[in-house]
Amino acid sequence: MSLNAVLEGVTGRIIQRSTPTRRRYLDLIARQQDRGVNRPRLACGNLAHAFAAAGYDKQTIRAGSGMNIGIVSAYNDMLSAHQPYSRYPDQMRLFARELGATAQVAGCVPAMCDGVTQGQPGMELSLFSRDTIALSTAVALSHGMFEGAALLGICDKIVPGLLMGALRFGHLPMILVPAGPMGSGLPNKAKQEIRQLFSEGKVGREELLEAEAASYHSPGTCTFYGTANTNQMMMEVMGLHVPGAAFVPPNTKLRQALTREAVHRLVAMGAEGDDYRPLARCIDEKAIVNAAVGLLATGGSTNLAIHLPAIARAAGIIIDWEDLDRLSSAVPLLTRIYPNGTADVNGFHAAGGMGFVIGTLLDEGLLHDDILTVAAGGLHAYAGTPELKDDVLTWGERRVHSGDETILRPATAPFRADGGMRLMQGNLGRGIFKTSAVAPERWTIEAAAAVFDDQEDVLRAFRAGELNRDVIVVVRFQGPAANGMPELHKLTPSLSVLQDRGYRVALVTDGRMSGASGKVPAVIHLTPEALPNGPLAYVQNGDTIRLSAGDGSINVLVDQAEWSARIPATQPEQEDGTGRELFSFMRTGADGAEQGASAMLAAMENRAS
Ligand SMILES: O=C(O)[C@H](O)[C@@H](O)[C@H](O)[C@H](O)COP(=O)(O)O
Ligand code: SF4
Repeated sequence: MSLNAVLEGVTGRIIQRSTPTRRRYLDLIARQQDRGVNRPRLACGNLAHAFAAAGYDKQTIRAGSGMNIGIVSAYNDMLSAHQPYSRYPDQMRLFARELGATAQVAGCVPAMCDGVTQGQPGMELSLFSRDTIALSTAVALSHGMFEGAALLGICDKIVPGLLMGALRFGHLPMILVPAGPMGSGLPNKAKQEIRQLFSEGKVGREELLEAEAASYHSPGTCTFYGTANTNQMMMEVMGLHVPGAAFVPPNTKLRQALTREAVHRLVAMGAEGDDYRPLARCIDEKAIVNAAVGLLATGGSTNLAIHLPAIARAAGIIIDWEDLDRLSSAVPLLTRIYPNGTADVNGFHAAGGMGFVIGTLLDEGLLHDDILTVAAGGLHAYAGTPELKDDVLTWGERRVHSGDETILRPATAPFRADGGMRLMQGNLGRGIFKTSAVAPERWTIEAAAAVFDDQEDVLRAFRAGELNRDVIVVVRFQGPAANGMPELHKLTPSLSVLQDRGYRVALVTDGRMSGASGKVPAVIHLTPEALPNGPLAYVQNGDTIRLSAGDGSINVLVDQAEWSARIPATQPEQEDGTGRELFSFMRTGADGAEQGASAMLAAMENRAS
């Protein structure tokens, strides 16, 4: 099947737009390869410090006889998805030795759990923790001791941050090593229903805590299709995992075999061998487009509408929300995984998972099949599903049929002909609407605005019964510059209650929502943000707002003369504490959500221009 024309057009548009920055990036990577810091160029003192504690591997590292793998790990044992990483370095050292290579933990990076910080002050550090992870990844790899890198990370900001830092060392081969989802617990929909009852005061805290603990109950990634699992999907369609590694459960023989294969593939991709696969060539414009297609085809997290532009920029590639919107018109919606349905990623994996998604998209010319993947067999290898046969890792024949068409469908008979995300534009700016998580009859709403500067004030108004009407809840001063662009997912239960009471409800904000947010129409990431004088700063209580994902419009219906005479609202005094004050420089320097909301990248490019 030939490549889909829309895909071809958008890819061409990105390549053309990115030519100067991609050229600059590839020149830097070539210089790094030719004369960047590496083991042979290190002085004796540098080397001795690096292998002093290497024990069994000391002589091998000293001799420089095989690849020394730098492990960059986001392990911590509070974050359920990363808890399984605790023993990975020891295992990976053994797997590396099987091929005469070595592995050292080059550095660890922080990993915030957005579930723990959801609705808490810490959420104001969440987006900027991504750039902190990128900086920490660069610190780890800056030692020049490594000929390849294994990146251990899964959750929301961690995979984007690892890639943004690792891409600056794009002359090295790299691989993402996942750990897999926890087993299915209390279904996400049941958990959400108990949250709604709690928000109405109909159940108590103990009952709610019991439900939450039954939903999040053991090591592994949470099983809703949020940002973490969207990251895993993305690593598959970009060919940066061992094929099918995304959703195999942790602490299983198959999982260990996949980790072993990751180490062996990394060694095979080294510059010394005959199959050199540097990260800079694996992540090119086509791989970025594949990631966008995967995001739209699976109804992935809206957070990737911010992270994917940032990852692309770190590779010298410029994408925008128009690219996503154009692709959305051609990419069908193939999956129904919570919040876009009731199934979880375990049910999705059992129904055929990423292998089936990649296979059907390839069949319809909806993925670039000529990207450089970490698997030897190219992207077609990702249409298979890994299994152990007599303890040997194999990839069975690709599945031609979905194992459950309520969860997963072929591109020839999708749930929807268009993708799960829509660009919204109008006199309130540009934002994102996740269509896959909202019933189509709720895609268009016109109602009076109730304007808030803080999500807690929304909850107070809800509890006081002040929102029992058709209402568009505007929550502003939630952008990167204002307070670090937190997720406002804590509003979901209350807004869902209003919707279930029969009101027409929507959320409009310059902030973010969780990948787990759904059901209630929301236009998020509005750019330019309210601070200091974006359009949201001029909206007043009672203004009529009309938004429609049908035609991608969002407008406040106020007489132009009156609008022009208004002065912008000012941001309320911000609280310090919980470390928020440390990130002031990132708030000051961050650019817009559509560019990736990164002070780090903005400063890097300003210096380069
Ligand atoms: O984007 C995401 O996927 C979310 O940030 C997710 O990682 C976050 O942890 C949610 O808050 C979890 O969902 P609940 O808050 O509903 O448990
Ligand atoms: S998926 Fe979200 S809630 Fe679950 S461990 Fe990762 S960051 Fe935490």
